[in-house]
This record gives sequence, C-alpha cells and structure tokens, in this order.
Amino acid sequence: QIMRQKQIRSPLIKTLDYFQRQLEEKDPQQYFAWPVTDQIAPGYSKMIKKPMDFSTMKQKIEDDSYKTLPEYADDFKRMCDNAMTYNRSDSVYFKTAKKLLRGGMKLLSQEKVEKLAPYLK
Ligand SMILES: COc1ccc(C(=O)NC2CCC2)cc1-c1cc(C(C)=O)n2cccnc12
Repeated sequence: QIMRQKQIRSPLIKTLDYFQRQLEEKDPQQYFAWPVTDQIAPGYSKMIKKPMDFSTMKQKIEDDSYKTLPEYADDFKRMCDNAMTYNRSDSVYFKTAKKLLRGGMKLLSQEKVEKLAPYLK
C-alpha cells in the first residue's frame, strides 16, 4: 500500500494554523465557526454573495489554497464584513465581528508578520 506521505507543513501553513487558532479563540460562542444558513439568518444568501467562515478557511489552509498571508487575511476580513453587513450594529454578531476584525488586523499587522518573516522562508 502507498506509504502515508509524512505531512510536511510548509512554514506558511504553520503560520496560518497559528493565526486561525488565535482568531477562533476570539469567537468562543462559535458564531463564526460554521457557514451561516438561511434557516438561522433569513435572506442571508440573498444579501451576502461571498460567505466565509472559520471552517471554510481551515479547509482552504489544509488544501493549501492560500498562497500568501494577504489572501488568508482577505477571507478573514470578508467574514467579518459579511457579519457587519447582514446584522444590525446592536446585535451580538455585529459586535463579535467588530472585535474579531480589530484583533485579527492587529495579529496580522505588519510588525507581527515581520517578526515571523524569518521563519516563513
Ligand atoms: C454559524 O452561525 C451561527 C451559529 C450559532 C448561532 C447561535 O448559537 N445563536 C444563538 C445566540 C442566540 C441564538 C448563531 C450563528 C449566527 C452567526 C451569524 C453571523 C456570523 O452573521 N448569524 C447571524 C444571524 C443569526 N445567527 C447567526
């Protein structure tokens, strides 16, 4: 049988895994853990054309779909923007998205990435 190929994690994948874990911790109620359905959010798929959630991002990391950190940051930003578009500003979802976005941008900020850069080679 084919020997199970040892999972060699590229530096980028290891970095994205690290960021993902940090970001998921900012969503303890797991509102962003799975795709939002029209059942729980009426009219969602009509309003939000490019849905995104942490499980989809995780799958894309595993599939090596992200070639750069900015690509990953774009999906994260879109996930937060979607929540701040569909939900009212006084909702728990809007507020969590705002906190996520602020924390995420700090984490993905230049100086943090520069510190990690040597390991990303
Ligand atoms: C995967 O999405 C979800 C999963 C679980 C829950 C949830 O447990 N909501 C309880 C808090 C009051 C019911 C909410 C959501 C949820 C996320 C969202 C987002 C992210 O917009 N949302 C919007 C309207 C209604 N529900 C939601």
